[in-house]
Amino acid sequence: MSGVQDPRLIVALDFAAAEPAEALAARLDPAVCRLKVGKELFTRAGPALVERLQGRGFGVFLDLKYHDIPNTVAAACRAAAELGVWMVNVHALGGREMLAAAREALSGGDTPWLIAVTVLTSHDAASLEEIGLRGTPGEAALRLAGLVERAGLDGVVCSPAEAPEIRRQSGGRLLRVTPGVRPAGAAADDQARIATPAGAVAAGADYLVVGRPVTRAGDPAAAARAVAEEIGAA
Ligand SMILES: O=C(O)c1cc(=O)[nH]c(=O)n1[C@@H]1O[C@H](COP(=O)(O)O)[C@@H](O)[C@H]1O
Repeated sequence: MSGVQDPRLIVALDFAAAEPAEALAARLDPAVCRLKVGKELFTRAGPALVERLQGRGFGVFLDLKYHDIPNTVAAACRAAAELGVWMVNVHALGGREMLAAAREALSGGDTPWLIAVTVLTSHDAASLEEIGLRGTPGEAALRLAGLVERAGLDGVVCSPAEAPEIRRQSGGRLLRVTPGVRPAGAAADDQARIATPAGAVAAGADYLVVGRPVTRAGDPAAAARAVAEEIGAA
């Protein structure tokens, strides 16, 4: 799955406006990475920015983590597909019926990859207990991955620590997309469950989401290349 046709690095464009996001995109190479547009940037810059990034040749992961009643999520998924994005996500905590509605909305034809967030990489055991989710983050992620698989989605967002068990449980059928990736020596920031790029690949990640280690680097293009090379060599 690696190589020019299918870059496995997804750079998270967590910016407050279109201009810095596009300035960064201009320095990056669509053969090296895809781009993730999340809540902050999409709320400020909207579909027009997504279209411009796609116009530069980038595959776009629209990371809006839809989590609502099934009808609303299905409609949002259809809107994302109309934008022509490469990948879109929902939140597995939305439950079986919501996941099934999202799947039905994105079935057949040239639809985006549909994946679901299991347990956010910022959670640890204490914060899960606080919200009343049973088990450790790993157990909860595995349970939710089972729900996602039964609903027929294409993959999950999970921490690298959970990727091997999810791969085993799904017999490799679910794509594993892992944030919480930090090159050796980089700050963890607010991520609680992290791995290096090579560590994430070794754990069975198919695609790696990397934000601040690239976007805040002095030379983002070089930082992206270094991560891509580490993925390729892993
Ligand atoms: O869905 C995501 O992409 C996501 C899920 C998750 O559990 N944890 C997580 O960090 N993310 C996203 O991955 C990116 C990580 O960014 P950095 O921590 O800067 O590398 C952010 O854009 C998050 O919104």
